[in-house]
This record gives sequence, C-alpha cells and structure tokens, in this order.
Amino acid sequence: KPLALPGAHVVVTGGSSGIGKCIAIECYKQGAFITLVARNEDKLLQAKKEIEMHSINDKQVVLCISVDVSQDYNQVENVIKQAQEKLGPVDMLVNCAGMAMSGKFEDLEVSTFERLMSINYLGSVYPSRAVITTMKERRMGRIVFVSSQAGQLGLFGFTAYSASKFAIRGLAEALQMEVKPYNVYITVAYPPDTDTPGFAEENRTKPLETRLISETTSVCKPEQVAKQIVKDAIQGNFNSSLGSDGYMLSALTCGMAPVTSITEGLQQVSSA
Ligand SMILES: NC(=O)C1=CN([C@@H]2O[C@H](COP(=O)(O)OP(=O)(O)OC[C@H]3O[C@@H](n4cnc5c(N)ncnc54)[C@H](OP(=O)(O)O)[C@@H]3O)[C@@H](O)[C@H]2O)C=CC1
Ligand SMILES: CCCCCCCCCCCCCCCC(=O)[C@@H](N)CO
Repeated sequence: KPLALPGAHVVVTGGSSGIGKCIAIECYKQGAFITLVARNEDKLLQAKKEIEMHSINDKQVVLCISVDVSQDYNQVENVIKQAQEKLGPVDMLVNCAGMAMSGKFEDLEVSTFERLMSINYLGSVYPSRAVITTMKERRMGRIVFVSSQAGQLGLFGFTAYSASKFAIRGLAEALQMEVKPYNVYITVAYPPDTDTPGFAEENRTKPLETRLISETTSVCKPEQVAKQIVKDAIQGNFNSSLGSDGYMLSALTCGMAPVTSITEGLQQVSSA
C-alpha cells in the first residue's frame, strides 16, 4: 500500500540544499511534516523559509536540526529522538546528505577515501539505524538512500566516490530482506548529474576524462530528480532511476536486487 504523505513525518538529511531540499519541498507540497538535518544552521533556516512557501495547510511544520550525520552515532540518535518528540514517529527517512570528490586514484588524498566513506556511507547508516526499530514496531515506514549513477558503474575519477555509493546498495539490499516482513520498504535512488550547489562545487576539480564521460548524459534539474524519488519511495519501489539512460543502467546492473513486480523482473530480463 502506498505511504500516505498528508500528515506524515519525513526526515531529510542533506535537506538544506540541492536534491534533499527539493525532496523536502515535494513532500511538503503533498502535506507532510518535515525535519531537515544538515550542519550549517543558516542554510537550514534559509531552506526552511523556502519550503514553508509551499504549505498546503496551516498545521504543517518544518523543523531544523543541525548535526553532522557522519561523526557520532549517539548524536544522530539524539537528533532523531528530538525530531520524534516534536513531530511523532518517522514515517519516511531520506538519506541525502553526501558529497562528491573526483580525481585520479593517485591524486586523491587518502583522507578523501575516509571522508567520502563516512559521509556517504556511514552518514546513511546512522540515521537509518536510529529509525529502524520504531518502524519495525509500527509495521510501517520508508527509508530512501540516495546513491548515484556512479554507484551503478565505476567511472574514471570516482574511485573514492563510486565505492561509497556502491556500499549503499549492499546495505540497502540486505536491509530490505530483513525488514520486508515488517512492511518497511527501502528505496535506492541513482540520480544522474543534477544541477545543485554540490554539483557546481564538484565540477571545480573534476578531471577532464570524468567530465567527458559524465557529459554523455544530460544534467537534470533537482526538482525532477526529487519528484521521481518521492514517487518511488511512496510506492515502495526498491529502485529509483530517471530517464532512458537511468532506466538502461538500472536494467543492466539489477543483479539480484529486489523487484517490486513480476513485470519489472521481466523487463529487466528483456532489456538486458
Ligand atoms: N548533484 C548531483 O549531480 C548528484 C548528487 N547525488 C547525491 O545526492 C546527494 C545530494 O547531492 P546535492 O544535492 O548535489 O548536494 P548539495 O551539496 O547541494 O547538498 C548537500 C546537503 O547535504 C548536507 N550535508 C553534507 N555533509 C553533511 C554531513 N556530514 N552531515 C549532515 N549534512 C551534511 C549539506 O548541508 P551542510 O553542508 O550544511 O551540512 C546539504 O544540505 C549526495 O549524496 C550526492 O552524492 C547523486 C547523483 C548526482
Ligand atoms: C547502455 C547504458 C547507457 C548508460 C550511459 C552511462 C553513462 C554514465 C554516465 C554517468 C554519469 C555519472 C553521474 C554521477 C553523478 C554524481 O553522482 C555526481 N554528480 C555527484 O555530485
């Protein structure tokens, strides 16, 4: 059964910018209560104002909490507790906090591998770990992981980034198998290049080869990406991708990932 967003509590990490902010807006437009989680407080307040312009009733709330999701599990757990005290149990968690850094393997600092793994991977483990018990008890919930097309295939320049985004998929597949009997559904999103502040930042140091490969697919708008992710999450689809290249990549790299319908499974076989 699709998740009903009106009145639901949606937590979005990385909700102060880019794709995360657009996901928050999309959910708010459909009547959800939102908790935004990110580090910078000014950006959080700015995003809150922007989201509030899309309210559909006067009960809706946007709560902001500043925390680094990649550092300390206890801190993250406290943040989730605070959010639940104010807005009730989390119906949907969207793990969107993350960043990209590119460069040839030998040019990347070793610390970059550690950093991307902790932000993109552990930064998705901690919030998910903090909500899962309640979701299982309530026999409902959605957890979204934002991976990337670079989490479906390894690309020149993305040795650190791709690995951190592949890791998310392993976590998600295993977790979905555990929580399906509890009516909790996991979605992994694989967005293409998307026009966000994070993307602009990433482009400042991108190797030419990476740029050329990336340019074979077009740059999407974050609103468009967000709409697709929210739609798939509500439906409980395990895979969320966008556009014809996104569709092909997902079909080619489906592996043994859960399928939502028999049709989807047959489609994967025929398009492969
Ligand atoms: N844009 C793109 O081309 C694509 C992006 N993605 C993925 O989508 C996600 C969002 O990307 P995008 O919208 O471009 O990024 P932005 O840089 O625009 O936004 C990132 C958000 O995450 C927050 N954030 C970053 N690090 C942390 C942290 N340690 N703890 C808490 N919050 C954090 C930022 O706030 P603050 O800095 O204040 O903490 C901000 O709200 C990322 O996971 C990215 O890898 C996937 C495919 C394509
Ligand atoms: C037959 C199948 C055809 C498919 C063509 C495949 C082409 C691959 C292009 C991948 C682009 C990389 C996107 C990474 C986005 C990202 O995560 C960063 N921008 C993060 O900010």
